Amino acid sequence: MEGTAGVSGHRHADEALLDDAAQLSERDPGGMLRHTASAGAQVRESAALAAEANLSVLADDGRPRAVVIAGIGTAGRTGDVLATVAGPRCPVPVIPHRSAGVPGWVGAADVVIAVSASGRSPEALGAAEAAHRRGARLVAVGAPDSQLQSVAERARAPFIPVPRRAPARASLWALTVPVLLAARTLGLVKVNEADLAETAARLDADADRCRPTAESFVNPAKSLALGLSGSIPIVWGSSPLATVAARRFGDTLSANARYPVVAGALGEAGRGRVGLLDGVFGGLAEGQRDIFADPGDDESDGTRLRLVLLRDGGLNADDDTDEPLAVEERRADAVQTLAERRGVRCDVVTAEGGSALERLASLVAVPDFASIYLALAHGLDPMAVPAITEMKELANQ
Ligand SMILES: O=P(O)(O)OC[C@H]1O[C@](O)(CO)[C@@H](O)[C@@H]1O
Repeated sequence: MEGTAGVSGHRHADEALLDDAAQLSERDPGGMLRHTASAGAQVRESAALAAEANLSVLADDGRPRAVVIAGIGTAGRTGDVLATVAGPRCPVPVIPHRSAGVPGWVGAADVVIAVSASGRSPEALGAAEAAHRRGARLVAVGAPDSQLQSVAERARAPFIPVPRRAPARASLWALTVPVLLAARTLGLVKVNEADLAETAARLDADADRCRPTAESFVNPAKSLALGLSGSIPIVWGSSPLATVAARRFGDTLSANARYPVVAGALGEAGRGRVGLLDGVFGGLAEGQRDIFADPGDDESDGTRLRLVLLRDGGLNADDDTDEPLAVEERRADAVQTLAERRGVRCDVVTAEGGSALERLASLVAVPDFASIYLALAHGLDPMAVPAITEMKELANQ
């Protein structure tokens, strides 16, 4: 269907299409599935490129007062990843910053990590320039031969090139690893070579499970996408780490599949947003559902919520600075019970792996693929997002 503003696609998901590998590839001309499957390779390549950059100069002035990670969109998400991997015992504040420039207090005692896949977002460029002006230590991460690289060179700051092969949102791992390795040089995170290798292997294995030729009944991403089709997804993370993955799923569901989504921390949601489960798209809709209706019949088959719960079950059982694991687990059990009592369907993704980074990867990989399958099932090109381009043109950015 051709909609307004030249947007095309169809309102109801074509479920059969997901098991037609030829159609999937035809409808994904930019290769978003292929780029997403390169996540493990991105980890390995970025680790090698970071090793070639002269990051050790960062450590010359000792531990910084604070670290600011400046960037927007996916580049901005890398700051959230660093904050969660560094964890609550990180000796200095780790502050993701998403608007142009840097916070007013940033000065010579601080480190700014400017991140931009294209190497030209005004937010990252503004931050890199401001950091240089104020004498803060700077590291830049982004496309080679870009404006960001020029600013880094002018500031004599380390620059880690991230080859530009895909849109920023399909380059999360390529952008994240240099940020983590810069922070490791500063003594802020413990990410070792084995963690990186295991994370890359986990991403490879999940890409294999989610490959286009694996049919819906064995493919966790296709079944997640089918479960979400036609619903309003609510994505809650059981821990700070799982919340980063939940927000990431919010990003990809919106940009790739163009679904509205509520995403955030279950702890906070439990004190407010959990009320959604009682509302017109939750318990009220479920209570009035006509079980004999044709699933495609709009009148009786109104839009409903679908809960996606990302459960961490992390390693912090003995860590008294974190919220106790048992509290997070009880809360996750509770929201599943709440959803069940109201007839709201719930998908659960549970983290696996040893390190925080690997656990995060295990919560990001399947949802990343699901967002693309959902787009394809609606006949949407997951790569080209006309609204983003139009927004940039209209706002002259
Ligand atoms: O990483 P970049 O190139 O700075 O882009 C920032 C964000 O802007 C977008 O390109 C949209 O304009 C996103 O895809 C991206 O995450």
